[in-house]
Amino acid sequence: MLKPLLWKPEEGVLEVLDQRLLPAETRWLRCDSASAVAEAIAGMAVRGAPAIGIAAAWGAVLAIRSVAGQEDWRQGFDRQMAALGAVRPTAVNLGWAINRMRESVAGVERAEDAVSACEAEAARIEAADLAANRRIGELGSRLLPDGVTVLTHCNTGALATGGHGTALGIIRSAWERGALKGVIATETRPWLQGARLTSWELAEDGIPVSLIVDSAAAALMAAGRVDAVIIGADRISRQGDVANKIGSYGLAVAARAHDIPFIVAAPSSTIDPRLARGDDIEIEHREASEIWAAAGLSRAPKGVETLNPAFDITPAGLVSAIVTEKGICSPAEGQGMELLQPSA
Ligand SMILES: CSC[C@H]1O[C@H](OP(=O)(O)O)[C@H](O)[C@@H]1O
Repeated sequence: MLKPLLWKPEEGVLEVLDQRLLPAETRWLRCDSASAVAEAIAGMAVRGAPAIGIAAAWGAVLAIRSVAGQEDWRQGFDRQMAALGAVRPTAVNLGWAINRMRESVAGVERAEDAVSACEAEAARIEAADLAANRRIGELGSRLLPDGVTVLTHCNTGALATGGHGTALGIIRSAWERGALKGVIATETRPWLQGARLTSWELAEDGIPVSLIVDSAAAALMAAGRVDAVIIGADRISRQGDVANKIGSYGLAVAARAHDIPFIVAAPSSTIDPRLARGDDIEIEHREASEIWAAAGLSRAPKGVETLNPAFDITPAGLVSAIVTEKGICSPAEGQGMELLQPSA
């Protein structure tokens, strides 16, 4: 199975499959420090909410290893965790993983015990994500009728997670069940996660996939070519508002206009129990150069401003279902909302 992160304990490095170069080139970065992991996340060598959390967890192991011989190891660890947790604001999984790693050493006195505790916690986080994805795939694929064509946005596959994927996990499980006719993948400008990553992942698995420009999605829905829209998530509020890759909200509006199910797939670690409403989610804005690269320019022409929000918010009323490893709820119908509450 494709895995974007490989922990090498004997070498003391986290190997990161550099997704900025896929599918043209397969290159692995060797991250030997928490700051190197932070740089890989900030630069999107590793991306995807769950994968970011898993990378941060192994980054925390590198951090604790780097300070284990110091008297003030806990302060050193905390400083590195603060820096690592600040690199991308929207995906909740980053902060969630950092908190889990901090908690794993909270009651530990000796530094060497803290190293063991961190390594065990990072391994648990990674294994739990893969198990969650498989359960999401199993639960979510049952929502789909036989012969379904699914439209998906961005990349939510093995490259964005601990393996199998979230929305792509449902797609893979539906394909394994013989229920899937094919997939329509949006290119997902400007970073092209769909064109470069999703189409490649699905083709590698022999799953029929057609790539479209983002702006073709609504027309294909109007033409009856789409039976369901399935996307991932970066942060979900208690009422079911969903932060996800820019363009998700437009897909939800078009899906509602054509009475097409709009399904969100995410592990429960993507739910932010502190968040009542999606409006309070910080949206990451990225460099203008990401947009202008398609025009062969490294910056905007004189007199032209650029807006490059990397995420948007889909209100709960447009979300037909949220599929997690713990179950399914329907924010649009107000059903199963206990799944999104802190006690879930
Ligand atoms: C498995 S959810 C992945 C989620 O993360 C992506 O964002 P990015 O590629 O910028 O990290 C996108 O929002 C996906 O839905």
